Amino acid sequence: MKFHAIVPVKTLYQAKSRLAEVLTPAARHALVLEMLERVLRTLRDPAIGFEVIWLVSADPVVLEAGAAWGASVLHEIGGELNLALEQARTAAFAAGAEAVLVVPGDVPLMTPEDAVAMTTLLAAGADAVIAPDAANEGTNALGLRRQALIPFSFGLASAMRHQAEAAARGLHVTIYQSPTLALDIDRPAHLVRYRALTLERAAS
Ligand SMILES: Nc1nc2c(ncn2[C@@H]2O[C@H](COP(=O)(O)OP(=O)(O)OP(=O)(O)O)[C@@H](O)[C@H]2O)c(=O)[nH]1
Ligand SMILES: C=C(OP(=O)(O)O)C(=O)O
Repeated sequence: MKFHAIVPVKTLYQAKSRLAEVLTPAARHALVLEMLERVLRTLRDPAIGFEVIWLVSADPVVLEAGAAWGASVLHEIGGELNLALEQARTAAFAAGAEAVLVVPGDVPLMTPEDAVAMTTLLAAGADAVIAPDAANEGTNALGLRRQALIPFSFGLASAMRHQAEAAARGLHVTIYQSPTLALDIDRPAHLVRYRALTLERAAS
């Protein structure tokens, strides 16, 4: 099955606003790019086999960095996350993808094994695979077969909304739970945990 990945990243000056209380704008920009590099490095792992990794953003700095890290870049036209993802899904399917894996740019601990697990579930027959965040509220990765044309519903309670949209269409949905994929870096506590885990790994 031909898989493409899709990574959305907001403009740097708007990104990670929930971290404004603990990070300066420059530190937030650096964090977004640090996480994007980690996500793209993970998705480029040959063990997964993505044919294309699409990076969709309205920020030229993000697009330039992403291209250097192996992404195929799409200049976002919609100005909103779900519109940006629709744009990228259209590009992926036009380029021959049979399934896409949407991976937000803020899941830096995701592993190649997570991506292999989700693409394997799709290849084995799931129409949609949802990786919820640690609170089981957000969507930290979303795999969709070509025919599973559910509307992207990222935002509040998105994991439940994606599951409901798929169920309403009679699609086969699988939930993929993973401690490495469950951590998206939104709030100060997430940032503390991310830094602790990466220090731990560096020391081991
Ligand atoms: N291309 C694109 N990506 C977006 C947009 N909004 C959010 N994202 C990305 O989608 C992922 C999840 O979004 P959020 O967790 O809300 O990240 P964020 O918007 O930077 O954080 P906050 O400003 O705190 O909401 C992150 O990688 C964002 O960069 C958008 O309008 N366009
Ligand atoms: C937009 C999303 O990310 P977050 O919950 O981090 O805002 C989502 O999970 O749907």
